[in-house]
Order: sequence, then C-alpha cells, then structure tokens
Amino acid sequence: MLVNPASRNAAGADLDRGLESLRAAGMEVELLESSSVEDSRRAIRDRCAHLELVIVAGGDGTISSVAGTLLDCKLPFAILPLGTANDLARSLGIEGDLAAAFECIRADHRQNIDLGEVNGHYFFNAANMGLGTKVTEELESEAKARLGVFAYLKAVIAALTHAEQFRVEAQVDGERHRFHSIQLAVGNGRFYGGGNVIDRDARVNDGKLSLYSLRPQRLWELLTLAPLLRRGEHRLAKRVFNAAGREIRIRTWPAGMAVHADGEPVTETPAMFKVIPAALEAVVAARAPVLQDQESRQS
Ligand SMILES: Nc1ncnc2c1ncn2[C@@H]1O[C@H](COP(=O)(O)OP(=O)(O)OP(=O)(O)O)[C@@H](O)[C@H]1O
Repeated sequence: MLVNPASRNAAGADLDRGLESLRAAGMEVELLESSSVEDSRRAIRDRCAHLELVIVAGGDGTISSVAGTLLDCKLPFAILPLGTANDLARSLGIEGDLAAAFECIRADHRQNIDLGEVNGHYFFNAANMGLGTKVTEELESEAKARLGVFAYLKAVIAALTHAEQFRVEAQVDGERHRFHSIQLAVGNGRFYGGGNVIDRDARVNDGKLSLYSLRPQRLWELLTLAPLLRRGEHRLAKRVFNAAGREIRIRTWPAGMAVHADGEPVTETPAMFKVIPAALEAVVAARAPVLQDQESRQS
C-alpha cells in the first residue's frame, strides 16, 4: 500500500483499522509512504515480481503518477481515495468513506479498465486544452487544500473571465472536423474536475475516448450550460461539439497550447490521443453502474 501523505485527506485518515481488516482477511500488506513520484515508481518497480496488488492511497494525481509503472509491471491496483477530486475512484464506483473502500478491496471485484495516452503521457480521467488549463492554473494549491471541491468553482469563474478562442482541427478515427473553441476536453473515465461527467455515455472501460469542445459563446450562455456540463449532457446543448473514438489528433491555431492531463501540465498541441483498451486491472465496486458490463462491451 502506497500512501501519498500530500493528498488532501491523507493527514486525518485512519488507515490502521482498515489495514488490520485486510490482514485478518489473509492479505500480507506492506505500507509505504511516498515522498515523491519517482519514489513511488521505484518502490513498485523494485517489488514488481513479489506483488499481487498495489493499493494506491491518494488522489487522482498519485494514481496517474504510477499508471505507466503499473502498466509496465502488469500489476493490478486498488484505490483508497484520499484526494480532493477522487474522480477515478468515482469512475470505478468507489464512493463513500474509507471503510467502504477497504470493503471493496476485501471483496476484490476486478475489471479491466482503459488508459488514455497523450503524446506518450498516460491519464485516467481527462485531458484539457483552453479554459480547463486556465482553471488548473487558477487553482493554486493553497486554495485547493483549504476549499477542496469548492476551489474548482472559484477557479472556473476566474478562468471564464479570461476565456480566449482558438481554431481546432480534430481527426477522430481519421474523420476530420474543423471548428473554433474555447475549451477542449478528451476524456477516458466518466468523471473529471471533482465529479463532472465527461459524457453521459462515457465509461472507463468502454474502449473509447470522448471529445467535447465548447464553441465561443457569451459568459451568460456558458453559465447556463454549466449544469448540463456537470451532468455530461452537452449533447443536448447547441454550441458544443462532441465525438468519440479510439484515436484523436488535435491541432490548434495557435499551436503549442498547454495540454493538462488529470490536472497536471504534461504536453502541448499538436496532441495525439489514444486509448489503450483494458490496459490495467482495477479493483472496482461490485455492480458499479458507472462501469460498462463486460457482456455489453463484447456485443
Ligand atoms: N506518487 C506520489 N508520491 C508523492 N507525491 C505525489 C505523488 N504523486 C503526486 N504527488 C504530489 O502530491 C500532490 C497531491 O496528490 P494528489 O493529486 O494525489 O492529491 P489531491 O491533489 O489531494 O487530489 P486529486 O488529484 O484527486 O484532486 C500532487 O499535487 C503532487 O504534487
């Protein structure tokens, strides 16, 4: 079990009782506090051959930081959500208190989930260009620690006042689309930004990425769109472009726009997005409605 003490809810978390319950269920658990991303990656790599499961106790940032290592080591993972947004945990149906998350680990229901990749960087939830990256920039860590999910709202309002438009060429599985945008998002999971739905049909195991773009619009129009965006119902809205596919190539004018993946700045446009279907095995909540069942995926 890898604990990131810098995750928002790590400080007050009582892991002892949960750990005891795992040990009582016959699991041999080694507890490790991670001091850096490199530290986490090395800890997993060094133990690769001896581990059966990596329990990541942290937020989305912590889980994304070890995605590539889990993939290389072909190791399954479970989540103890200790972060601010915990969007991947939500996408896996893991909600509620820590006791419920420990219960999921004991029950050990597993599913293969997809991983997104942009210019060689992995992400679970979503990548943003435009307004979304401004939100992250506005979201200074001090406010995030103090306000949690409400900090996102404050940051959104600050970013909206500086929304700039840009031109986009998107090739979705080879099909070309051109449009103007103020915000582009490419999602892999179902949730991003603290419980916003990427698309009402998106699942973290559907083998697809979802793209949406907000066309330039007035501030009041954006504000009226906000509840639809929150629920992932932007298909119902005019001024939103939607598409889904396995490969999405994005060029922007101006070029060199920042691409943030799972909240971290990772690359710039032009950006090549790919989904790696069923990349990782994850411990999920039993009968999680946020996951596509494996039968309908095959059909
Ligand atoms: N593997 C890691 N080990 C140590 N520190 C990490 C690791 N991964 C990321 N960090 C640092 O810890 C900070 C907090 O981690 P994380 O992003 O998981 O929690 P959060 O910001 O509270 O939650 P969320 O990402 O769900 O909003 C990150 O911003 C990053 O600076």
